[in-house]
Amino acid sequence: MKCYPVPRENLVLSIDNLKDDIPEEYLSHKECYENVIRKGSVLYDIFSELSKDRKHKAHQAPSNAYRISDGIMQNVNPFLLHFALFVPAITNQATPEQQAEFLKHGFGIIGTYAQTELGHGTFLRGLETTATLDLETDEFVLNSPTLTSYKWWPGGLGHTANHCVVMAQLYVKGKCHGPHLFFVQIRDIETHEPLPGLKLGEIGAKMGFNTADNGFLGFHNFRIPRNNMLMKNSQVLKDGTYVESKNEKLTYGSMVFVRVYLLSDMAYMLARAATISVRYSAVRHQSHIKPDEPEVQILDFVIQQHKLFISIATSHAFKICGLWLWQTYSKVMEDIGKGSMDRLPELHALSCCLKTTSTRDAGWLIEQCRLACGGHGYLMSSNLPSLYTTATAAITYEGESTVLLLQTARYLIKSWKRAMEGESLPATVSFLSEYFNKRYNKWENTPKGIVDGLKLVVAGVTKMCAESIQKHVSRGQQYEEAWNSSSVQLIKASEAYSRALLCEVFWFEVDKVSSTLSNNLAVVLKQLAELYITYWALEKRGDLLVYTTISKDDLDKLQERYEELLALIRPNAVGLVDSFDIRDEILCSTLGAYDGRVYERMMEHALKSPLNAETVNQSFHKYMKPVILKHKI
Ligand SMILES: CCCCCCCC/C=C\CCCC(=O)SCCNC(=O)CCNC(=O)[C@H](O)C(C)(C)COP(=O)(O)OP(=O)(O)OC[C@H]1O[C@@H](n2cnc3c(N)ncnc32)[C@H](O)[C@@H]1OP(=O)(O)O
Ligand SMILES: Cc1cc2nc3c(=O)[nH]c(=O)nc-3n(C[C@H](O)[C@H](O)[C@H](O)COP(=O)(O)OP(=O)(O)OC[C@H]3O[C@@H](n4cnc5c(N)ncnc54)[C@H](O)[C@@H]3O)c2cc1C
Repeated sequence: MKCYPVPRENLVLSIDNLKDDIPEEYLSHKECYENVIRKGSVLYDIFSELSKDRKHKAHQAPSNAYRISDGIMQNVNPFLLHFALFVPAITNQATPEQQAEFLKHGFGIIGTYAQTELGHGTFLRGLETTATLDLETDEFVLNSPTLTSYKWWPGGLGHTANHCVVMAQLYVKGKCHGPHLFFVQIRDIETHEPLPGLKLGEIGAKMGFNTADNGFLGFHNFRIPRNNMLMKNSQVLKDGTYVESKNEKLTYGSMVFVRVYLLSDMAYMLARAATISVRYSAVRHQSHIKPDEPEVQILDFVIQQHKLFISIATSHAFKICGLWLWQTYSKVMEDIGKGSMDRLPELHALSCCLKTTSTRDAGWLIEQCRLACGGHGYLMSSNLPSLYTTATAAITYEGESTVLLLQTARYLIKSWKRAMEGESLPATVSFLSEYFNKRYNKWENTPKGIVDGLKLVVAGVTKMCAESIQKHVSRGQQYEEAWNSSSVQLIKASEAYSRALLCEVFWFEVDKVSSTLSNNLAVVLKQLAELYITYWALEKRGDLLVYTTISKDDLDKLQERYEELLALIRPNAVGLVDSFDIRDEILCSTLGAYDGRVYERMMEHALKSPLNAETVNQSFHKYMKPVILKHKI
């Protein structure tokens, strides 16, 4: 599979004016933005040069190219949405002719993806922005009829982008055809002034992502050519004829692309957090294990290994599953290109639950890495706080986690019903048929046995959900009400499904390639995969006891094996995070630098605080001194 060539790190890292004299945390909100635009423009220029010989190709395989900029800028790049959604939306949803037209300026325009509104983010069919066809002028008229219809959140929308892809309700001859995508210029290319009929701005400070330039946009009778509706899947002809899409959900395709991508993205975020916390844990000496011996590396505490090694394993799990999901995505896109939509529901279900689990896990695991570094993990200079706020945003954006898990649950329930009717199911849910036909094995304390057990949990919980819905319906609730009444269990079914998928794909992909690896590498990768699977078997022991034939004795043996794996991985822990090969300039962490000079780097960084420019701050004389002298006895 062709991966997008990562811009040569050395080239990017050799550029002097990408380095900051003053750490970003000491800049104002406005200075932060201006500084990140300065650096982002340099990178945008490099990226454009690197891509000059390449046409905008739809959907490049997950790479961490843009995360290089993330690291160098130590925050989110306001140009990110141009690459993450604006260009993919056009290449995924516009005709070839439209792509040539809209992207004719290449990197001469900066775009974003404007879908979410102040009043709606999840329920897309409730979006209020309208695009009404004017037959006489062959134009669409865009309007924001209410305050809640203002676009709100799109990255780069506030002050960076001059174009966007807008999701709006399509109206033709008085009839609403639902959400569709439109290519819209929003600022003058030369002056960057907002075009007449638009209200533009940024939405203010956030928990993180403070350089992403998330903005708002309101339309007032704003006109665009009819041809600016992205018309690959559905069309509006000059005479006002509306041609339906083969599947109206194809309009949501750009979101599926990013959800698929996020699995690999979270692998990289976790790799950074694991690198920082494991290296720091090898440098930090604190407390004794044997009273009569020197203070130990905190990495020698087994509980520290328990906190951190799961992050190393999870990063590999997400990387491997991310490539598997990308291959599935590419195959489904190829099928759609040939007119077959059969696997779209499966892709939607997989991308929803795996995006949710990977972003949630990245969040709590990065937090766990931070906490494992004690007070120094709380310093901005460790870079763990920024990694946390950047990663956890993904739990919400591109589809809020609860909502996406309920989408996967829809697919599980439908698959369960098909299993009951004896229909054959796709491989990713065929275990439901085996469970329904009582074709499953006795518990085995092996990675494959655990995977089979986790699948039994999915089947058992899915069956329980179907029965719960049926129970509520039989008591008089409508199906939708019964669905809502059963939603706690439905979320559990999707979470279990996602975990079983991650364990299965991780184990079998590693097992599949291990014969091609050197023995040492195969051994270590298998240890990581077994650690991951055993960790989650122990975490989900309650469900396994309910839905499988696992015994207390089996669990005791699993606990023992888990602790053996921690000990086996310990000698390779630093080597494993070094193999993520994340350079100091991208890691941006006083705790995680390759040379281990933690304390010297912490002090160097502290002295950069503007407060340390003088020994006595002016506020002493201005405010403190009068009060102290007044109350001095
Ligand atoms: C280079 C890459 C970089 C990666 C990193 C990028 C970082 C960038 C930083 C920030 C970017 C953030 C961008 C955004 O946040 S963009 C906005 C994201 N918003 C959302 O995700 C909205 C979530 N809501 C939805 O997707 C939908 O509203 C919905 C929840 C799915 C419900 O849709 P709808 O109400 O229309 O549909 P139903 O629930 O009634 O379901 C009807 C059937 O349709 C099927 N369906 C739904 N969606 C899809 C889909 N996407 N694909 C295929 N099929 C779909 C659904 O399963 C139902 O089928 P069924 O058979 O069950 O009837
Ligand atoms: C950092 C960041 C960057 C973003 N970038 C972009 C961007 O570039 N472009 C863009 O268009 N958008 C962007 N977004 C917006 C993002 O996509 C939305 O925030 C997200 O889709 C959730 O919508 P919402 O915020 O309106 O929450 P709502 O949809 O109002 O949901 C709020 C809560 O209600 C509950 N809920 C909602 N619906 C259901 C349901 N059906 N069942 C059960 N519970 C439910 C959930 O608990 C949910 O968390 C960004 C958001 C963030 C945080």
